[in-house]
Amino acid sequence: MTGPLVSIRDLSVTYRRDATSFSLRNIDLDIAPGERLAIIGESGSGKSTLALAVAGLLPPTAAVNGAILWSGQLQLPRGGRDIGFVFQDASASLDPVMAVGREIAEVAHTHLDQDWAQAERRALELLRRVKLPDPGTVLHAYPHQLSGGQRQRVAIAAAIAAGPRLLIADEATSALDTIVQAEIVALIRQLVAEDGMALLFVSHDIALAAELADRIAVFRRGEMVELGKANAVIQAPEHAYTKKLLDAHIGLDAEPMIAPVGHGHV
Ligand SMILES: Nc1ncnc2c1ncn2[C@@H]1O[C@H](COP(=O)(O)OP(=O)(O)OP(=O)(O)O)[C@@H](O)[C@H]1O
Ligand code: NI
Repeated sequence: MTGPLVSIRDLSVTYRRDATSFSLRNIDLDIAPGERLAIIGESGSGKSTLALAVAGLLPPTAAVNGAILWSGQLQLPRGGRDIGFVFQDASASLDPVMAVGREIAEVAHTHLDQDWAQAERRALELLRRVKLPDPGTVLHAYPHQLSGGQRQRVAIAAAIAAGPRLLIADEATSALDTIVQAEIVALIRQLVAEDGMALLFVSHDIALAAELADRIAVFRRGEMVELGKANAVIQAPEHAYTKKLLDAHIGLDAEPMIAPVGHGHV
């Protein structure tokens, strides 16, 4: 392989120009082609800010310093084409008055220059790939007719419709119950492997991240405090904060009766 797919260099972000606190501070991070990288950290640590920055989706009012290089060039990736993005809430990314087949077909039509018949065939094939039952019917369904897990499968199909080289999933499974969450994680793993996509998986759940990722980056208050192979970070964390995240998680698994309240997203 040639160089990294994405190189993040000395990246700092604040949402208000007069702000003294940074949402991201001096981040250096590479994403290799085909790599699965998880970003973990508690609420407000800057995970989504990083994901949005990589996708070029930060609000224009944000002050961004440093560089994000795409395939070694300073040129911006084409949203939807080079990068697919899946958010926590599929209802926010899917148009409520558009049939889901059309929603997916539109991505192929726009970015792959396919005519509508081709794009619709691609949509059908993608609905199969994300393992929706009866894809021929789902093609004509509207988002509100689907379950949360099914909507998230549709959102994933739309995100990968143009064959991006990077898939970003920001808490893509956090709103789902545990069983559906595991199914979606397995699906994401399969899709990135089949298509050779790199994955940026944002989660506050360190165990889920470890299941899916080659490497884990731990964020705390806008800084990256640890970066390493998933196994190493889980088995021999270097930073006290990572140990704390692990302890909180292991404590929860081992002693469900005395699980601390407030664990997880607030
Ligand atoms: N649009 C925004 N305008 C102003 N401040 C923001 C905005 N988005 C995020 N922030 C602030 O930037 C910091 C990092 O937020 P970010 O959403 O990146 O954290 P996160 O790790 O994704 O948290 P969560 O797990 O809750 O999603 C927080 O202090 C947050 O309040
Ligand atoms: Ni977030």
